[in-house]
Amino acid sequence: MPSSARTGAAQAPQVKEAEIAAEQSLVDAAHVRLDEMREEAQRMLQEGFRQSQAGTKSSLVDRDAMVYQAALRAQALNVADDGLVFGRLDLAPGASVGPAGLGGPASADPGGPGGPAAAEQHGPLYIGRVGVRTREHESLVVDWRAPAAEAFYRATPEDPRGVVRRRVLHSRGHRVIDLEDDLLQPALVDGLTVVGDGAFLASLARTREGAMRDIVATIQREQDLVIRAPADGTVIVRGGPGTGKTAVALHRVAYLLFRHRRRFGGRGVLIVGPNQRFTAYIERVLPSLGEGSAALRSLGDLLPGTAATRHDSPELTRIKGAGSMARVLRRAVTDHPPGAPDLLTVVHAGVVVRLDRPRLDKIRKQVHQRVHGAVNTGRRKAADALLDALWERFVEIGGLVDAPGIKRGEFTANARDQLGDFLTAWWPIRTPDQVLLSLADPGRLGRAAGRDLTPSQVGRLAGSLAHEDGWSYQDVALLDELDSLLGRAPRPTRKVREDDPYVVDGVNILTGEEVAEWEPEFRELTTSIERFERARRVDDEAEEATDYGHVVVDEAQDLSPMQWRMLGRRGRQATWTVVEDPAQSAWEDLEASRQAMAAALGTAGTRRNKRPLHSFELTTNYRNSVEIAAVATRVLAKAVPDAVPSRAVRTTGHEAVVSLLPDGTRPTFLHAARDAVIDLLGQVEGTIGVILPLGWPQDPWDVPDRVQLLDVLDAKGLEFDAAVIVAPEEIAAQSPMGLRTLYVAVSRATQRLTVLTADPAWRETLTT
Ligand SMILES: Nc1ncnc2c1ncn2[C@@H]1O[C@H](COP(=O)(O)OP(=O)(O)OP(=O)(O)O)[C@@H](O)[C@H]1O
Repeated sequence: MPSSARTGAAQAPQVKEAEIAAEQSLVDAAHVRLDEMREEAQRMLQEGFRQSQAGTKSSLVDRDAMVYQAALRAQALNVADDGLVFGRLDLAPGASVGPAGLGGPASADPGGPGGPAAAEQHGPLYIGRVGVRTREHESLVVDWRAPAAEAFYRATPEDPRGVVRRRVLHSRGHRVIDLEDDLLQPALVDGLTVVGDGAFLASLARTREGAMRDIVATIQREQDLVIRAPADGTVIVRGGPGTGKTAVALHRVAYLLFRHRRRFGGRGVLIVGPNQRFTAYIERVLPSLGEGSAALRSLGDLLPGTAATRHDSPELTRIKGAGSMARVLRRAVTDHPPGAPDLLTVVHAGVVVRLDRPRLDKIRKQVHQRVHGAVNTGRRKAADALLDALWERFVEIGGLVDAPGIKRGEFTANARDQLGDFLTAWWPIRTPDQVLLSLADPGRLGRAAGRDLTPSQVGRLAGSLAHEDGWSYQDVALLDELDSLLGRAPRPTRKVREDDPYVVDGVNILTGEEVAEWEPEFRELTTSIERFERARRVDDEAEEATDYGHVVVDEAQDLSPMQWRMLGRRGRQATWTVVEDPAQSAWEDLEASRQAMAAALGTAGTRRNKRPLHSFELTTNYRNSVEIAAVATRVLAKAVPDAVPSRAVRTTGHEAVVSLLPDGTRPTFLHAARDAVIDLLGQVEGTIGVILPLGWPQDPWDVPDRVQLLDVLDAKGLEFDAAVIVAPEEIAAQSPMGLRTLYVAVSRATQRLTVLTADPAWRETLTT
């Protein structure tokens, strides 16, 4: 909570117990009502489905509206049971709450349970994960996202917003176990008991179980400003490690979906994190807030059917991530495909007409100019262009004289019949993988490279495409670019025109499909429940939405220009929330990345079409202990000398351990790391991360599951109770951004940090 008068530590234990018991009865009542509301929502759902069976004329519309609302409601009520009610506000006599200190506007959420409190509040206001109303529709608990709850996060002694006492209820399951009060207007405290023992700080010190939790009960004022920032344009959030950027971005999604369900629920919200470990780490947060509909993806699995399995070396990352790769790939797509024939021959009325490679290349170029972005469906245009060129050639070589009386229509029909096999080889339907792998041929890549890659870069890139196994994170952005250049493979047309000239003997020579047996497989999605269902099926590749209403980008400082292009394609009309810490950036050319980001976000345009930009800075580090933050600050001073470190708030009394090893060999490091882990297993109850330089073997150790071995790029955004950093000297030297990467590594731990180095100078740097 924001700074405020905190009193009452000297209260007798019975006073607190009595207060807890009083709050417990409200919490119990809220749970009873929540269960009833869940049952009501289920009943509504069933009723909607029953009506859909009824077969009356209006049943589809009725079913649609009813089931859609009920499904939304059931989903929203499915919040974590832990801490259903977590806050209470006691107001000054006559005061009311809302964004401007008065009663807030009605909730914009059509199906949202509970909604905001009435404009005039009598008695205390309870804040919870979801709004709960009595059977008589009186507000029992206000949803934390409703305007009336804003004061809970924003009131300060300087600006109390009518609040006298703010109380945080800490629960385990349905049971209230602790209370913590803040007094905002001590002069008005009349009759209110004040208890508290710094439970917020205690909550920060809790053991980490390996998955991120929501922070809904303890959102801080500076964080709340971001969460409730305007829904238009772009919100950019910057802050050091552990300042809650990820937590805030996720709570903002829950807020936007609650307040603007129609706008964002329909088009969908996409959340993108750096890697799969990270998405697994944060995946429980939104469901615990009753939001299951946002799509959560890592940069490695944004393209359906593709999954990155590795990081590239810094050098290859630089080559593949540069924006100029977009031009290289465009040339690759328009180049003569591998195995495409060099000569087209047709015979008509005894006249042989040939198109040779230079002529064919010219036609290919012209067709590409016309089918930009839809190469795979451009075969019909390619066929038309070839037929035109054949006719021109026929005329040119005197065909009309050799075979007098020939009409163009006859010629074309005959030539078309001879085109089939040539066409499929000359204008093949290709996948992004095929095109990218074709660039393992240095000659082909060299042609595509133009002046965008140096000969040595061509060698490096072709070599890596030829030899590396599986796709890297940067490869996925290249594949996605190719996907957008190639477009979809042609789909069967729903109605086959019998006179389609490209249907020859029941086969469409453009697609190779047998026309006679075509059954249109897809149908229109007509009802909003079907759209709702589709939005929920985020794993369904075929149905995946590609243009979202809102896009959240986490760890944005690391994105290459090619990755920004990939994201930009998913949010052409979107509003955005971008969170980043430039001091943690692994991407070297920050300026190029900034420009690519502005293009993706639509903030780069002229003044007229520029979208609004709201920037925020978070300044308090809630993750690291003061002792660990001190080490991180020393690394930061080396990495980004003019950066201002964030402020840690919690001391543990445990200084970081920096051990100097006798030699710098890997066996020595790994041996020492194992010893450190054994020590730490006895010191912390939760997770331990062993963070290695890039490219070190990560063979599993015989240790409990709560110990994770990972390389430094996979550690992005994660946190552990204890961390062991192996060979900071190597992490720092691995790339020009190595110091910033090391800053990421040393800022992962909440309680204990052990650093193992063989370099006395590094020991000095980290300890003084
Ligand atoms: N208001 C809060 N109340 C309780 N815990 C909080 C609060 N804000 C942040 N935290 C906790 O602090 C930790 C760090 O938060 P988070 O991971 O969102 O930080 P970050 O800024 O994204 O860090 P990084 O830049 O290292 O990725 C998390 O455990 C989060 O739950």
